[in-house]
Amino acid sequence: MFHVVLVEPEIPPNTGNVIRLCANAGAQLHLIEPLGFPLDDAKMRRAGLDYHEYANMKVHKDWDAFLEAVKPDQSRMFALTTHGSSPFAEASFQAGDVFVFGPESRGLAPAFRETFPPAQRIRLPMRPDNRSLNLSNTVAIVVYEAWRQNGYQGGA
Ligand SMILES: C[S@@+](CC[C@H](N)C(=O)[O-])C[C@H]1O[C@@H](n2cnc3c(N)ncnc32)[C@H](O)[C@@H]1O
Repeated sequence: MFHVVLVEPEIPPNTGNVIRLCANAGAQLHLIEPLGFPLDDAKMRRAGLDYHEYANMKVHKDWDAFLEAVKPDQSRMFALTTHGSSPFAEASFQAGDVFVFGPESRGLAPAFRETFPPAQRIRLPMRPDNRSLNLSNTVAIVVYEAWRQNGYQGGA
């Protein structure tokens, strides 16, 4: 099972999309507080999520609480960032990998993303002069590529 980590997400429909994506693919979703919205926000409800789709979601009060709860293998943690130096096309993923995504307005903070070795800072290709992809689109691309590489076995 892959882990999807949204650091301080700000926009309810994006998180709603990611909740549904992770439920469909069988990935474990982690939200790192502070969140930019209450989880029972009407905009979340409008995303039409069913109760069971929340089952794979955990909320952590901060990054350290996430590390303490999950105890991830640091060598299998990947920061998704427009400042990444590792091309997505060359990435090879395996079960248990952790994918970390930044807040919509500002991305992952420089000091935080630099705690990841360069080979674990991944950038998705974009045409020149474009700033970034949508957060939930980025999560979908990464989760389905990781799942594809692993033969769609079990859950993503
Ligand atoms: C809307 S973007 C953040 C924009 C922010 N100005 C930046 O440059 O990081 C939200 C998150 O989506 C992911 N993301 C968006 N485009 C990406 C790309 N081309 N490569 C890797 N991650 C991307 C990153 O995790 C990013 O923190």
